[in-house]
Amino acid sequence: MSPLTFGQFLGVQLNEGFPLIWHIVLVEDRFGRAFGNALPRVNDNQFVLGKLIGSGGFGKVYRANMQSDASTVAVKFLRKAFWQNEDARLSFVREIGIASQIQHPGVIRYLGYGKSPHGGPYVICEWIDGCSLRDVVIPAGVL
Ligand SMILES: Nc1ncnc2c1ncn2[C@@H]1O[C@H](COP(=O)(O)OP(=O)(O)OP(=O)(O)O)[C@@H](O)[C@H]1O
Repeated sequence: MSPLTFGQFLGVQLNEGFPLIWHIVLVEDRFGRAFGNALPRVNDNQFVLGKLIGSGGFGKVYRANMQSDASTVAVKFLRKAFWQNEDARLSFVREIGIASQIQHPGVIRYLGYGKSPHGGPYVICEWIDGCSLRDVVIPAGVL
């Protein structure tokens, strides 16, 4: 049997139930390379969480520092409200699976993933010291 891809593996981590694992295998078949590249697993004791930076539809984003080299990263946790929601978990997995394969200076690099002691999945990505698009667009008056 071939090794689990990232999407499959995270599906196992997130769900621990057969139907979702099977669903993700099917999703991978359909989208081909969508989950092709594995990200490393990063345990929560490998970084120190800092302050909450922001939140989006699916998750909350914290600033954090890696224990290994003190580099600053962003850690995005799936909202607790979605832990039991299969569609939300799949969207989270899909977003990470696809985005982690894009290598472009304009796209955030995903560095790893894990599962918090409380059971929620998270993804670690490079820290971007920027501002929101709103801060750029509103002063300029145009998009
Ligand atoms: N890599 C990062 N570096 C620095 N800040 C970040 C990073 N990722 C997210 N943030 C901050 O956290 C906020 C929320 O990010 P998030 O990715 O959850 O937003 P979103 O794309 O609107 O969410 P979703 O995809 O869940 O709808 C962002 O608006 C930004 O301020």
